[in-house]
Amino acid sequence: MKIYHELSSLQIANCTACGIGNFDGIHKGHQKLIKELLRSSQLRNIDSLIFTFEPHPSKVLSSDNNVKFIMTPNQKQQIMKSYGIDHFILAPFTLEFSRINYKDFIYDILINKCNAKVIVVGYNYRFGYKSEGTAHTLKEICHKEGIDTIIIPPVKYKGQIISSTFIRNLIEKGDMKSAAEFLGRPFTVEGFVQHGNGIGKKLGFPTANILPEQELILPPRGVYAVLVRWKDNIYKGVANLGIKPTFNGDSIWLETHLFNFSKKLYGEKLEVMFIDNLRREIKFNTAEALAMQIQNDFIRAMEILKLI
Ligand SMILES: Cc1cc2nc3c(=O)[nH]c(=O)nc-3n(C[C@H](O)[C@H](O)[C@H](O)COP(=O)(O)O)c2cc1C
Ligand SMILES: Nc1ncnc2c1ncn2[C@@H]1O[C@H](COP(=O)(O)OP(=O)(O)OP(=O)(O)O)[C@@H](O)[C@H]1O
Repeated sequence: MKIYHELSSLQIANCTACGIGNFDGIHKGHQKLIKELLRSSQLRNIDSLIFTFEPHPSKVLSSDNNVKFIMTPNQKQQIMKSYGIDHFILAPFTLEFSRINYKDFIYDILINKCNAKVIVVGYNYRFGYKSEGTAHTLKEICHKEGIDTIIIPPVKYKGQIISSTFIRNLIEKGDMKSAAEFLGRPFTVEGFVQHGNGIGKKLGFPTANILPEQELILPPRGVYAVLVRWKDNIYKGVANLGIKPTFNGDSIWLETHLFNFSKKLYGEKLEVMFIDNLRREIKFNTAEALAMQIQNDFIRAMEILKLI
């Protein structure tokens, strides 16, 4: 997969089928769009291209400068690569870019620079200055230019239209089971294992500690049954996402205990997948009381993960 971070020198030689959007979370609605994009590019023997924006437009356009996302740009890139996308464009999104008229976006960027012969968007896609471009106007212009437009009808799950916004709310509420159902994969935090204070090891439950990236949306502080990917293997475990109030911590760590595992993980990259929530984080009066509760957490997490 070729990755592009700027548009000024962009000129794709091969004809392409282009999918456009933010794709935060690459949920089941996005997956349907990507499937259609790949199908159509294979059918016509042209390249597949995903056109997205970096940073996410809401970071530039929203007055809230604390916007959070379901996945990091790195996670998004890895998943697009695994789907076999040929070109992945991360257009630098600035205020100036946001003022591009929707017609200029179609002609200058999609047709001229991306060499689009097919454009795939969702039913509700809006683009260009003041979101004046719609899936319908895109189809009209493309028709005149001999370019095919595929508009994906709303993908629903349990009667609900799937969207990144809806899934962000599920994660914020700690409903990790539903989040995984809407995403089509568990919500995942990745990072490199750092040294903790060594208290866990003393209490009999060593943990691999990760500092989640600032821009990631996080579920409430609490204990979760998790699966952990390390070097292409999957392990079962239980994780605490929180500040460790029992020990007067302040920053938010994701601390995972892997079952039946004794290797050193310092410096290693882990992907922690949230399967289900067990309880909220509590301030215990003693370390022993915490250790007793953690034994119960282990048993409950093992029960949940037994079914997986
Ligand atoms: C399953 C599990 C549940 C936890 N629950 C809590 C909790 O409710 N309250 C708390 O203060 N810390 C909780 N922790 C965090 C522990 O306090 C922390 O892992 C321990 O202090 C070790 O930290 P260290 O790795 O920095 O030594 C939990 C950890 C695990 C693995
Ligand atoms: N449920 C869905 N069904 C069909 N198409 C969808 C669905 N959700 C998103 N899309 C399409 O996928 C592309 C990328 O979507 P985008 O990430 O911009 O929107 P979103 O998932 O609705 O996010 P948000 O909730 O942040 O607006 C767009 O073309 C969009 O129309």
